[in-house]
Amino acid sequence: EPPLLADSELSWRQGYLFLQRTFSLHTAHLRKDMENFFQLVKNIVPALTEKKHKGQDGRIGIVGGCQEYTGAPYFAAMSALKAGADLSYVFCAREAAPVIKSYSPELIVHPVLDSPNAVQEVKKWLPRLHALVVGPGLGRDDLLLKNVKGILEASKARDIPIVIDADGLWLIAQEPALIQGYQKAILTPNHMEFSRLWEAVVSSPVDSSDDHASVLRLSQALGNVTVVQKGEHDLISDGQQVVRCSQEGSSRRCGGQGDLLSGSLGLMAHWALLAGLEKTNGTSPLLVAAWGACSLTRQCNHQAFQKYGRSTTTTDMIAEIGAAFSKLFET
Ligand SMILES: NC(=O)C1=CN([C@@H]2O[C@H](COP(=O)(O)OP(=O)(O)OC[C@H]3O[C@@H](n4cnc5c(N)ncnc54)[C@H](O)[C@@H]3O)[C@@H](O)[C@H]2O)[C@@H](O)CC1
Ligand SMILES: Nc1ncnc2c1ncn2[C@@H]1O[C@H](COP(=O)(O)OP(=O)(O)OP(=O)(O)O)[C@@H](O)[C@H]1O
Ligand SMILES: [Mg+2]
Repeated sequence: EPPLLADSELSWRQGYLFLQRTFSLHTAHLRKDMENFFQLVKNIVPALTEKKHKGQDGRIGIVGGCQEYTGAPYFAAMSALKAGADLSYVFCAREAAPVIKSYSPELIVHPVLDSPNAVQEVKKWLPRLHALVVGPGLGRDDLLLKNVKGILEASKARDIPIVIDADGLWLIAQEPALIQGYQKAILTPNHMEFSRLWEAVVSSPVDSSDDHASVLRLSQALGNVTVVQKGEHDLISDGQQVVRCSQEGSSRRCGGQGDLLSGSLGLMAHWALLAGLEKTNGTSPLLVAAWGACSLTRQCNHQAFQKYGRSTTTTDMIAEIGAAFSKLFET
């Protein structure tokens, strides 16, 4: 039947053209997104001038570091400094402090996290801190987690931006109310941490075929806190929109890359909130900060991998922060 054949051929062609157009519109849209976000991150980066005093470009606190884990808080604190913070503090368990101090003379280390008056001790420093990163190398000891709960409450009362990562996310999965609805919170779960949070706050099973919808839903379920779902592509949502960071990284997955992300994000969250909606053209400042830190981490991974291939470690990536930052964000 010739007419029928012609019809089906026509609809096949139309379908093909439609798909082709949609696909290229979609990639054009993504490309535009990328360009926009590069510009927005550039807008929030503070200018280097001769008029500033020490501390003005960022004083960042890391809450983490215990007997088992000393690398993670070091990576996070160092990444904040290398991305441009003026001062980086670590609040850790007593035993971890000498170890972290001996990695670097550049960090200020407070061995307070397992002391009976831990919350009081950290509270004294909160007025000086611009942002807090809670969780890298924290471990899951009950006493430490109880103290961190108190630190979270005190930081929220002061309206301090808080990045929650690693074992900080373990705590949030036990008690989501701790962060529920706090508008200056950013959560940075890896694959496993995302599933734990999902199980804690969403009753239905996770739809693995639609990552965009999942990250949006998790953010909404937590009262629109910003969520960064790390993976092959990083997906970031504030409960209203989802943006994707696909900056080229590498196939090297050594431990500690997430710490580079959370440390630099603490700093960028401060910068973005300080710059405000005017500089981000109305886009949520925390979304811009998260996109910036994800791109930076992935670019560091890319550059280090070019040099060291399979032997790339997080220390190599941290050494690339300066060059990666300039390449991506310096005008
Ligand atoms: N040098 C250090 O001190 C380091 C310490 N770290 C600390 O180690 C503690 C535990 O962190 P973890 O990240 O291991 O947390 P989890 O205990 O939640 O474990 C995550 C596990 O999931 C697995 N995984 C990751 N992606 C996956 C995927 N797509 N599919 C299936 N499995 C996947 C990983 O192999 C990992 O063992 C934290 O305190 C963290 O900060 C890490 O940051 C790494 C570096
Ligand atoms: N498959 C992947 N391809 C490219 N980049 C990835 C991939 N998976 C993760 N990343 C990047 O690596 C960084 C850290 O993510 P990852 O999932 O390794 O975190 P993590 O497990 O918390 O790390 P850590 O060992 O520090 O705890 C993120 O910036 C993410 O973009
Ligand atoms: Mg991690």
